[in-house]
Amino acid sequence: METAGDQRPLRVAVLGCGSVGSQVVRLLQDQSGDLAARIGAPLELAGVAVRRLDAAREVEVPPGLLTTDASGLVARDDVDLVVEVIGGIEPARSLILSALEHGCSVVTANKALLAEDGPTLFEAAEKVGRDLYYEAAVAGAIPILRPLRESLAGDRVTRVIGIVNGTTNFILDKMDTAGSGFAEALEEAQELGYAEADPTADVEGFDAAAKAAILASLAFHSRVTAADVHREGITDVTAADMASARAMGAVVKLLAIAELRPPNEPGARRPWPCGCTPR
Ligand SMILES: NC(=O)C1=CN([C@@H]2O[C@H](COP(=O)(O)OP(=O)(O)OC[C@H]3O[C@@H](n4cnc5c(N)ncnc54)[C@H](OP(=O)(O)O)[C@@H]3O)[C@@H](O)[C@H]2O)C=CC1
Ligand SMILES: N[C@@H](CC=O)C(=O)O
Repeated sequence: METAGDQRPLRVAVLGCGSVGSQVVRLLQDQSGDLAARIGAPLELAGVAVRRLDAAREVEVPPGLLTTDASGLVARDDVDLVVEVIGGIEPARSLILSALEHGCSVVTANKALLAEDGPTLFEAAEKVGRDLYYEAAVAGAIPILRPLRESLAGDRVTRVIGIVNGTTNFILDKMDTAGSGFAEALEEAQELGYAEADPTADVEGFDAAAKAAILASLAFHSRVTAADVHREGITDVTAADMASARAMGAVVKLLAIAELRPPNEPGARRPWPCGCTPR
């Protein structure tokens, strides 16, 4: 009987080895047997691109696999799958496009990029017949994007609402339940790896806005970018606001709210252009 070990390995390049990338590398190493059995072929780490070769890492990367040449890594012909966890717009976008052009499928957690320029990436993937997956971009551990895209494809979704940013949720909770100050709670969230490289993205609501744009695009088969989303952060929330909310039996939360409006109402979106549907 043929086993996963007999199959040609699937070679994975990981771009970025920070909070998320280090755990991707760890899972690829620690769970290689289980993953091979589930996928039907062994997953092999082909390389890990970083900015600084000498930085301390949460995972031990096998010698010779760390590189600062991300563009060279995605262009190699022994790479099948690229996992982009660098973040930000560039060089992430160019690297993803290059990976697709070189015949790789791509997995990315980059909500900022997807919310700014998702269609370019979806079109590129469509053109070369490769996969582009991004489940971790919104509500990391909760499967929400694929169910919206696939399970609910035949339904009319009119509203999506939720807490989508862990950093602000952590800060608000600490301020409310432990009386922590904003700065102290933010520092703790950064230490725990919840925050973005620039935590302004979290506390000023940019991250939640990007996630709202991705959710709205999928839920409403529309094309919503982060710039379309009304955004408010939590930097002006005070202990007095917390106390007022508590007195009313409420808590303060940063929410992402996306609502479908009737087509002629101001702010209503046009349908997604042909060939650009979010996948
Ligand atoms: N943190 C989280 O909980 C979550 C994050 N995300 C998303 O995942 C992505 C990664 O986030 P996170 O892991 O927190 O980010 P980090 O800042 O912790 O890690 C970024 C990594 O990218 C590397 N890097 C930066 N620039 C380059 C470059 N030009 N070439 C090669 N490597 C580069 C860095 O290298 P070096 O280490 O050498 O500096 C680092 O290893 C982002 O898109 C983020 O929004 C999604 C869900 C959850
Ligand atoms: N910075 C983000 C990380 C996950 O998307 C958050 O706090 O939710």
